[in-house]
Amino acid sequence: MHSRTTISHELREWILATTRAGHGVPEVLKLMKEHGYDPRQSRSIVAEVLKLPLATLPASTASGSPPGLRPKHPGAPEVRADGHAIGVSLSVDAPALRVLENILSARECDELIALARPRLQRALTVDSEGRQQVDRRRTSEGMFFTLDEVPLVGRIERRVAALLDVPASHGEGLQILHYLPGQAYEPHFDWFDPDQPGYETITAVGGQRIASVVMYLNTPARGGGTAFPALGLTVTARRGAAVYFAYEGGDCSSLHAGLPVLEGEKWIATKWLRERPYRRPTKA
Ligand SMILES: O=C(O)CCC(=O)C(=O)O
Ligand SMILES: [Fe+2]
Repeated sequence: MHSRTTISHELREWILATTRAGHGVPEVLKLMKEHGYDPRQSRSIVAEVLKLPLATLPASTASGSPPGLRPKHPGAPEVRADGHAIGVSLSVDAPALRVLENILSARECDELIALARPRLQRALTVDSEGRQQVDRRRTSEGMFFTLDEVPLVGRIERRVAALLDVPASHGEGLQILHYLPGQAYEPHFDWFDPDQPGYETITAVGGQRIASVVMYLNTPARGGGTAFPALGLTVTARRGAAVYFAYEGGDCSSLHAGLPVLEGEKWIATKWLRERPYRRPTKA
């Protein structure tokens, strides 16, 4: 339970009048900030007055540091990355999204699964204070590799870096997730909410996340696609393929979910990229 904010009659009327006059929600939030309102509280107030779900409102992108690096979106029909040919079979403009074919070979997929299997644990998420927590929205098991932990992981990191023109040092450790029938990952954003109290801690090293690459290590018999509800798009989980998408903090179009596996199992490797170097590579 969280307490409801009392909204004065004047403020309520001002928000309604301003939006009726054709000003967008971002502009209303900006004006409220200029008048000294706390951005987090403003979002809740505007959501309540306009009867909008809070998650659909843009998070304030105000941050102390200048924006960092942005990825280069792979172009169709094919990109060569570190000597490896990757097909681009579907492109979306907003958010920038690509379905990538053959980012991993069948053998690389099998090898990643074999390396990860003995190290699986119930997958965690980062809470609003920046702490790792068990999350009922995410019922899969997972593990992380450290940067360049084994030659295969290093090779994949170099491939993703070349593909998106973002140095491997901007990557978080490769995460492996394993879903069984019924397991899913409910709709969420991969960017960190600038209005959450833990934001500064989570982004102190590396800054904001800028893109995700979800690589499918097997083909579930049924279900397990990655859905983008704002686009009405579901990407089929197929071994060796991936979905890449890029975003800014607060970008609601990048909402996505791992749909429940209906039959068989699902294995993925996820690479999240940051706007600034996240870790120094452990090897030269
Ligand atoms: O399981 C999926 O398809 C999506 C995974 C995901 O959203 C993530 O790892 O952030
Ligand atoms: Fe995600």
